Amino acid sequence: MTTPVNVTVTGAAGQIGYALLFRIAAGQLLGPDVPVRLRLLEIPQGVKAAEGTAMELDDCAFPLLAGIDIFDDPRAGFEGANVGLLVGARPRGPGMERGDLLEANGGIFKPQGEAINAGAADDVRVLVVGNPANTNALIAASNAPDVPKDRFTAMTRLDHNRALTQVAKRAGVPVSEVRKVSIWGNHSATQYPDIFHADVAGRPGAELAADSAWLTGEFIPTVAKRGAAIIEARGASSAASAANAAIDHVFDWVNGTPEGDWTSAGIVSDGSYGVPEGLMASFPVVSRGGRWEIVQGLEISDFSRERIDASVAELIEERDAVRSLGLI
Ligand SMILES: NC(=O)C1=CN([C@@H]2O[C@H](COP(=O)(O)OP(=O)(O)OC[C@H]3O[C@@H](n4cnc5c(N)ncnc54)[C@H](O)[C@@H]3O)[C@@H](O)[C@H]2O)C=CC1
Ligand SMILES: O=C([O-])CC(=O)C(=O)O
Repeated sequence: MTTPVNVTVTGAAGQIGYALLFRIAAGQLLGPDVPVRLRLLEIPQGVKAAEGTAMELDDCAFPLLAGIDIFDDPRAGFEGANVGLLVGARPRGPGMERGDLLEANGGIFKPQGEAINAGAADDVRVLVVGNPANTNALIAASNAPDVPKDRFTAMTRLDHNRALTQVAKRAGVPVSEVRKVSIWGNHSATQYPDIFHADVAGRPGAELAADSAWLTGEFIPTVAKRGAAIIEARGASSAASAANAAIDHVFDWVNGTPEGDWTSAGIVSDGSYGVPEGLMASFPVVSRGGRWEIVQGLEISDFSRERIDASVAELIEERDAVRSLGLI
């Protein structure tokens, strides 16, 4: 058996954790031939529930699951981590905006970034799911100066997947026929889901986008406010769909995105498309050779520019807020 890959999951006892861990152990995160060792990180109050989840994982007898360890100390939890899924955070309740959560969550991601810096494996790849995901990822990356910045990412794959389905429904085609949708900016209500470059069963997404009442009145708000709509309906934030998106993100990062398509991820900006360098922003991306690359050369209309800029402005505000709190 090949050496197992160490996967650290924070917030392991939470609702996303419960939807995520079984899929990781089943081989869906890295591939059907890759053994994994789970390292569950919780706060002390969460450890008992994490132990319960670990018992259930044992009871599944997953052939690829090489072991489970549980920690309440980030330094120990990230020791040797090849993949870090930073899920643990305080979820948004009804009526709360993500901005309210900046300060509370900022304190979690600084020590976790430091712990990754101190002890993670050289090839560590980090996905931040916990909200506000982009800025939490920026905090973690900023506190891990010895780890290349491109190993830190924030999850906008759920937004991407939401956009794919909304387009498929509108066009009346299977979701598998929708390609090249893009999420720009922040994982928040300001995000810009862009279909102008999409391929919808062989037809240009711009044809659908030409119906501006649908585009601005339905599509964009449905995708951008889906998180709040799920909270409203379920009384709890998205969990299984978020876990699914985390699986998709890491799988593609490690194994590559399919030819002829791209996906979306929050990554550190290199200045492409006028997004300030160093900001953790969502872009259309492909994965090649285990690295994300921003899709270049897309024509950005005035309509798109305005929306990208608005979401980027929010990211700048969040960055400045955490900077003034001394978190980055
Ligand atoms: N980026 C995205 O697309 C999405 C992000 N989210 C976010 O994911 C996060 C987790 O959501 P849920 O699992 O539903 O929340 P939850 O409240 O069910 O679970 C969070 C878990 O994190 C643990 N935790 C808190 N602080 C921790 C720390 N410092 N270290 C380790 N564990 C810690 C808690 O004890 C709890 O078990 C929330 O911030 C939520 O807003 C949710 C859906 C989509
Ligand atoms: O809105 C939330 O707090 C949960 C979330 O990020 C989403 O479902 O997109």
